[in-house]
Amino acid sequence: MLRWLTAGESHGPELVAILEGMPAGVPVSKAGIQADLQRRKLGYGRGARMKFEEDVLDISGGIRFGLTMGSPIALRIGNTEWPRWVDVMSAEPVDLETLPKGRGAPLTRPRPGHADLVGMQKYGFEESRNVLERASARETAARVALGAVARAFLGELGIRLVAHTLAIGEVRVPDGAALPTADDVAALDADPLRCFDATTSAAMVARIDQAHDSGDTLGGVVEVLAFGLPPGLGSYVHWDRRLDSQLAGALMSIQAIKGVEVGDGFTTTTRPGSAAHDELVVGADGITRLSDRAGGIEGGMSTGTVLRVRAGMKPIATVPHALRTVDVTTGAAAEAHHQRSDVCAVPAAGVVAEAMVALVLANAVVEKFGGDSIDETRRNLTNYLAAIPDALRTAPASAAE
Ligand SMILES: Cc1cc2nc3c(=O)[nH]c(=O)nc-3n(C[C@H](O)[C@H](O)[C@H](O)COP(=O)(O)O)c2cc1C
Ligand SMILES: C=C(O[C@@H]1CC(C(=O)O)=C[C@@H](OP(=O)(O)O)[C@H]1O)C(=O)O
Repeated sequence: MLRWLTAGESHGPELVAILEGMPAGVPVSKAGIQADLQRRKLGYGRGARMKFEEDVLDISGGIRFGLTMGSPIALRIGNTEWPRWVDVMSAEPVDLETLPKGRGAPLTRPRPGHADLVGMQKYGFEESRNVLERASARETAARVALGAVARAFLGELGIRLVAHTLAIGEVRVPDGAALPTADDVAALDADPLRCFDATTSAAMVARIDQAHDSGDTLGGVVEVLAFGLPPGLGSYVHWDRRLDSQLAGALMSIQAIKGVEVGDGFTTTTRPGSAAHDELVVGADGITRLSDRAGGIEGGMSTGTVLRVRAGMKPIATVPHALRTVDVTTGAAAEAHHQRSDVCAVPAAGVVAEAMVALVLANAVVEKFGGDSIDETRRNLTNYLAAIPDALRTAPASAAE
């Protein structure tokens, strides 16, 4: 089993991430993790902080000479904002009177849609600084760093992932548009919205400009595709072993994700059964599915075809055109606190979603194939595939996959 934990606050000194259970011998480079951290900062519509904050990565354990050692992998990502927050986020007690007026002021006007109000109620805080520091999606940098390690592991087994943007607000990639493959990651990263359809991408940029000008924010939908999976990851035998339930939980755990679809998801619910499933036929190379409506999962298990999952993100809660709230010190009606924020963070959420899917898939691979070294995992995978009887064998996925 893979286990992972993150710690650290948005304006604290650093984020910390630990990944336990990764087999030995997986090539992992600092540059590779750093590149994924850089991808998470991309995307039209993000706020000023993405421009001036660097993700300063340190590897504290688990990797030697570019290879995992089988021991827990410990990563640290420094917040370059830290020098400005040393006093406000001090671990030692400070005299509150001495804090700077802006950054150090109590946050007593909770933002609707953020964790502020319920976090204060739940943890007994009188203002929301302690809440937003950890609720903040700054934490997703730690997840992306862990996801980079998971992706390196999966890559060694021929499993590759890509995420892309399907919708920003009501601007959506048309049905039937070409899907990216894992070879298109660089092209997607070069697009301002990480959208594979150039015309839709341009319309998305215009929509974000419009939202920015009117002091508003936007959400959207991202899709993650995974290629090269073997059949049989996950299981139908118990609710928490279903791959779809693990993917849904992982994607839903990303800040602001409010819906997850597997394959055609909710669209499937509108179809009759005769047009909802992927029929099986026998070809020269084995059994083939005639369509891919299920998104590569049946009965909580990977089918061996392309995995396709979507995550829907709500609009950013820190709306410049401030929303109505209550000042919890006075009880008076007020405008929600707003300093700076993203207008739209959907492309970044796609990179985070890719990392979460990679972690879930890596865990499922470790669970099914085990192995203390990547060579052992690979051997076990190869033997498993070779042992599937010819009558049950599915045709290999096409070259593009
Ligand atoms: C990559 C990313 C960036 C985000 N940036 C912001 C932001 O700048 N301002 C904001 O209010 N919320 C932002 N969010 C969303 C909040 O973190 C999220 O709404 C909040 O933690 C409450 O959680 P919930 O929306 O899941 O209920 C971002 C989310 C992600 C995934
Ligand atoms: C820092 C990141 O995202 C932050 C996520 C976030 C939120 O409320 O989730 C709010 C903003 O932080 P701040 O209020 O300090 O500008 C974003 O910049 C990041 O992604 O690295």
